[in-house]
Amino acid sequence: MPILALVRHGQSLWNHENRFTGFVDVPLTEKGRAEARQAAQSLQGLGIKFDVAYTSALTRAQETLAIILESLGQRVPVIRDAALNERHYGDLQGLNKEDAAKRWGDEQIKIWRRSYDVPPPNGESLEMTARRVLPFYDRGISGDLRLGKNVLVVAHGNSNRSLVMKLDKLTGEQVIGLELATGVPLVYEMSKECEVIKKHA
Ligand SMILES: O=C(O)[C@H](O)COP(=O)(O)O
Repeated sequence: MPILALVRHGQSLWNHENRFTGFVDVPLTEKGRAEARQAAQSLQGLGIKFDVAYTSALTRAQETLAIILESLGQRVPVIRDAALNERHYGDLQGLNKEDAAKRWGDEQIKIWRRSYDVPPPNGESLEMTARRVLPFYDRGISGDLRLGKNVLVVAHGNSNRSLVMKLDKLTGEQVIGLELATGVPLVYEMSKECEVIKKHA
């Protein structure tokens, strides 16, 4: 059965500094690189041999993917596409998350960060993010799964949340509670019809 493994990139500099990042291209920290190696160990433990990998146009995801593949000793074709980028955080990009909560209030910040359909000012909601991520999944990733390929996707908190929402069939209410840790693989066993058979988390 084909495998789909989703990984959020390891800790980035702005994760470490607690700043909204979105489309800003920041590097991994040393901790983020260690998380990528740890992700590879978990994948190794499951004995998965990947056939293809997908990542975003942003360095933190590309570097995490490169570390994972190198640690696994696997060389596969890599497809990089901005469709898998982090959600654009609009005017929040660059701001410290605690400072933003002081300015707009915890409740408003939570709505911008976790609701399905409320975009931050000049940014993307999760729904808007899903409108670029899911067609990309349908065009490319699911085609590979249907061919029986094992697929590794290394992307971002919110691009991966939109994929998990689809795969786990979560509602807009349920997705509010979905948090994805950096560098922790979510592994799905899929059918060739692209239905989830089993999830290892
Ligand atoms: O872009 C960011 O700031 C993070 O990668 C994801 O942030 P969030 O957890 O606030 O959605």
